[in-house]
Amino acid sequence: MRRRGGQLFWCSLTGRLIDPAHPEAGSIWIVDDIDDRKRAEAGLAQLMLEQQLIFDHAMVGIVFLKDRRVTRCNRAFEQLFGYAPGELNGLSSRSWYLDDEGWEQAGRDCYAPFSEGRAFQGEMMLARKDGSPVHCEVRSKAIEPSDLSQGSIWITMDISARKQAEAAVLQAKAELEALVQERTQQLSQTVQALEDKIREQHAAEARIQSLAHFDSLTGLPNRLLLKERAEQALEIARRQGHQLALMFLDLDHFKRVNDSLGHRVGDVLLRQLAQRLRSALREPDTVARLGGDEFVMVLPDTDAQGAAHVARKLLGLCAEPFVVEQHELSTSPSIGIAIFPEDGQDFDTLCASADVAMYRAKRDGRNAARFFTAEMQAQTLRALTLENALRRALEREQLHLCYQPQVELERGLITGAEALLRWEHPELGSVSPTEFIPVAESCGLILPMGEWVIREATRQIRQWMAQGLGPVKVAVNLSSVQFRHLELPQLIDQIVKQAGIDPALLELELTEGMAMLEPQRAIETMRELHRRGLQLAMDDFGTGYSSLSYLKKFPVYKLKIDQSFVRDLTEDPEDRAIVAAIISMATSLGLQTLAEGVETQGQLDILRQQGCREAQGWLFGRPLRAPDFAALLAAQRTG
Ligand SMILES: Nc1nc2c(ncn2[C@@H]2O[C@@H]3COP(=O)(O)O[C@H]4[C@@H](O)[C@H](n5cnc6c(=O)[nH]c(N)nc65)O[C@@H]4COP(=O)(O)O[C@H]3[C@H]2O)c(=O)[nH]1
Repeated sequence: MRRRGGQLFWCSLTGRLIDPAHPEAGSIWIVDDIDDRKRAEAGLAQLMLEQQLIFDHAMVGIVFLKDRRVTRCNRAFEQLFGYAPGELNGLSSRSWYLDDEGWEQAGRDCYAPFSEGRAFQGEMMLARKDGSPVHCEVRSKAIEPSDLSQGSIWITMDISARKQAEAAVLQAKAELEALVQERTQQLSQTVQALEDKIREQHAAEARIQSLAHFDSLTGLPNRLLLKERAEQALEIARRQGHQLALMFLDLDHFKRVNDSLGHRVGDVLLRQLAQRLRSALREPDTVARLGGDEFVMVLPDTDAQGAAHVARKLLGLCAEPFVVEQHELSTSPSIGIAIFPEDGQDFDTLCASADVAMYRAKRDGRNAARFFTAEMQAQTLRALTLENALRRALEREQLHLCYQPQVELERGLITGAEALLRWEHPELGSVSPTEFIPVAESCGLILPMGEWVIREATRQIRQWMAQGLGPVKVAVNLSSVQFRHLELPQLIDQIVKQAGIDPALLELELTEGMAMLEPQRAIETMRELHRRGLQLAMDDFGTGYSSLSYLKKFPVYKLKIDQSFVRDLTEDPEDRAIVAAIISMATSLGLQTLAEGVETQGQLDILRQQGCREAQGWLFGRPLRAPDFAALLAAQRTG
């Protein structure tokens, strides 16, 4: 319709004939302006259309249920669960649940929110038409909370991908955590291993340090640490103008303990001794073990009086017997004392002084302490001078051998000679072997020197043979250092072979002391020498302490009766008895005898009477130069 102003509007027209029998009677029209209603309807239709569009094209599945059956659902819902368009209409919602239990549970879960007008919201595993599970998020609400029979609307979203992504993230996180944990563990293991290694290294270093500085048997400082500490103490003494005492202590006859009771007992004894020494000294003092039974003590700030006091204390402590296993051992020490600065300015000199003093203590009967003295100093100086001169003696041909005749008493014939070493030094003059042999022994020169003696003696034997003086037996002295040298038998064998002489012409003299030091080893060496055809004689017999049982085992063929018994033979009945005893014992053991140092006819008469086989001494001849001895031999041959 059009209004007067031309504006169109909707209206409702109701017209009726006033009298249907008489249409000409006119009609009646009711015009109702419905423009507003029409507009509202159009708005509603538009809304409906829009909603339908949303419904149809929503990305989520939407379903209306009534009595849990589908009244309407959109395409997305059907696609979500794999149904054809319209296929779900009228179907029970059970269709998209995995099982009855899940379906019923969902019904129970949404009842309370529905009736309270709230939305039910949750995630659940639902089923597609083909039975495959699909993870969904659902939101639902009752259409009319006060009347649940009007049904409900459900909005359903497939969240499988999200869930998978979440699961993947979770798994990645778990894997990452596991990896981190594993790495952390590996790291802590590595750290632990490193720490262990460092600890081990520290322990090893400490052990090396301890090995380098401490004696493993007693735990006392060793020579190295002693030197360090002594030098520190000396430095302080020097700065403060104090004295310092350095002591050497050595057990008398310790070797016997080792030899007779074994090293184990010896070791325990040394450990106990170390403890006693330690307990006797003050904190700043150092007790060290140099090896064997040699101990050194450094007493800072100590004068001679203090040192004497300590030495007395140590002697007293060592006098107490040591109990080792079932043995009660008595020992005695010899102590040498050197005082800084009088007896030495540095550690080495002080050690040397204390060492000399200790040897003096031993020489003076052991179990004693001795201070280093000026006289010892002179001796040490002399020893040093000799040592230096001796080093050149061989190459400068200052050595020669003298030969002292050995006479067979029955026939009065010279049967051999003892070769005695002589040293003529241009400045020092003629030095006695009793003085230079110990020096040569202490500095090792005795080995080349002893070898030279044997070469020279064998060369001489050979020469005398060549000169037609017949086979002459020559005895050479062996030093204990030579005797202990492992290659001695081979060396002598080789020398004898080179000289081309009968080995029986070379007689080797060993002292009783040498043989008894290590009897078992001595027996082996002697046997070795004996096997090679060399003759062995026991020198200075009677001065040592040979056990008869050993004597039987030593392959010696001759005993040389020491000149100390011969000297007073005519006056001293005891010496006579001793010599008689030696001769009769030797005879019964099948050994020959030779008396040394025979100077008088009286001595000779007694020896003859006692049945001594041979003699040597000034009575028959002093040690002679080789040509003089050869002349003696020649005279004997012609005479
Ligand atoms: N009072 C007195 N003495 C007599 C008499 N007859 C000989 N003597 C001396 O007594 C020593 C005997 O030698 P020894 O006991 O083997 O004692 C030797 C020996 O132990 C050692 N010696 C000498 N030459 C050598 C050697 O070549 N090598 C080794 N290792 N030691 C040697 O030096 C020691 C001393 O030798 P020497 O001074 O030559 O002294 C020699 C000899 O000269 C005598 O009637 N009266």
